[in-house]
Amino acid sequence: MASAFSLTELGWDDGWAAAFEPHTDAGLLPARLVRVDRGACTALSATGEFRAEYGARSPAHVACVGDWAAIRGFPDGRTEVAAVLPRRTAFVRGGVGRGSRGGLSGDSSGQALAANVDVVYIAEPAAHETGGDGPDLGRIERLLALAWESGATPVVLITKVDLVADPSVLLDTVAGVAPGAGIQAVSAAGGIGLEPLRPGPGRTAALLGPSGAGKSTLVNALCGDEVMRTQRVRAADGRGRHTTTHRELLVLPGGGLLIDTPGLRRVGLYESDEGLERAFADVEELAAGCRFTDCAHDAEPGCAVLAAVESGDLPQRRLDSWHRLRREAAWMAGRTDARLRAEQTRKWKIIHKEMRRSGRSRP
Ligand SMILES: Nc1nc2c(ncn2[C@@H]2O[C@H](COP(=O)(O)OP(=O)(O)OP(=O)(O)O)[C@@H](O)[C@H]2O)c(=O)[nH]1
Ligand SMILES: [Zn+2]
Repeated sequence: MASAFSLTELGWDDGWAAAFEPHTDAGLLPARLVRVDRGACTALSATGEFRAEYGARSPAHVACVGDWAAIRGFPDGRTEVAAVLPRRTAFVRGGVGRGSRGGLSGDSSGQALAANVDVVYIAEPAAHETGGDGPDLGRIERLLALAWESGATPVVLITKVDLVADPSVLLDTVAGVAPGAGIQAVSAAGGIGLEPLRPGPGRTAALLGPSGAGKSTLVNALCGDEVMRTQRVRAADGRGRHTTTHRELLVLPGGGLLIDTPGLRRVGLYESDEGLERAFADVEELAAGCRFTDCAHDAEPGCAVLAAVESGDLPQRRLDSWHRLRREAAWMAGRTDARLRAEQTRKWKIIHKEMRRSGRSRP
C-alpha cells in the first residue's frame, strides 16, 4: 500500500491554500500530480495515491507533474482533475507566451513539463569512465538558461567526483560559467555531497542532465531502496486502465520532493530571453558598458564585451556560447510565432466555414 503524506509534506503552504479557496467552496479536494499520462494522471493527496482522469477544462496538455490540482470525486468512485492551480514556476515547451509562465496557457501549442519546482539540479559528470574531457561547459550554460527561465533556482551538480583526483580546479571552472547559481560536488558512489541535495521539507527539486551523468544513481542514493519500493508498489497491482510504472515526483525520506522525468531530461531551449540573461549575467553586465545600447557584441566599435574578450577577462568560448544560444532562442521564437499564426488562420477558416453553413454572412 502506498503510504499517505500530509499536504505539507507534499509542498502545500498558506499560499496554495489561498489559491485553492474557491475550489474548497466548490467541494473539490487538493492533490499534487506525481505523474501525468495521456489518459489519466497519478495524484497524491492527504488520503494517499490515486488515478484521476482529466476534466473537460483540464485536458492532458494543461496538467503536468508537480502541479497542484483540484480533484472532483464522483459517487461511483471516479475522480477527475477539475482545475490546476496557477503555477509558481514551470518548464514549458511549445508556443506559450512569456507572460503565461505563472498561469495556465490553454494554448494547445504550449506544453508544461514540470511545475512548482523550487530548485533545479543540473547534473554534469566530472569525468567519463572512458576518459576524455571533463564537464561540457556549453551544456551547463544551456541547462542553466533553461532552469533560470523556469523561475526555479539552479544548482550545478558536478557528479562522479570520485573519478578525479582534485575537483577544486574543475569547480572553479564551472563557477565561471554559472554566475548566481550554486555548485555542488557529488559522488553517489563515494557518498559525497548527497545530504546538501535534500531540498528540505515541502520543497521541490528537479533533476536535469545528460544520459550517463549519474542521475538515476543519485535518485536511488537519495531515496533509499525502501522508499523506491513503496513508491513503485502501484506498478504491481495494475489497477485502472493504465498501469502505473513509477512516480515522476518522489517524496524523499526525511522530507522534500524530487522530480525526475525523462521528458525534462531532453527539453531544449524555448522562450529563453530572461533565462539567457540570468545565465549570462556577466556578459549582460559587461554589455552595459557598450557604446550602443543594441550592441550585438559582434564587431561594433566601443563594444565592452569584445574588449573584455581582448583583455582576457571574458573567455572567447563563453561569448561564442552566448551567441549560439541567443541564435537558437531567436530561431525557436520565430518558429513558434509562425506556428501560432498558422493555428490562428486555421481557427478562422473553421469559424468562417461554420458561419457559411449556418447561412450567416462573414463578420
Ligand atoms: N564513479 C562513479 N560512477 C557513477 C556514479 N554515479 C553513477 N555512476 C555510474 O555512471 C553510469 C551512469 O549512471 P546513471 O545513474 O545510470 O546515469 P543517468 O544520468 O541516470 O543516465 P540516463 O538514465 O541514461 O539518463 C552508471 O554506470 C553508474 O554506475 C558516481 O558517483 N561515481
Ligand atoms: Zn557590445
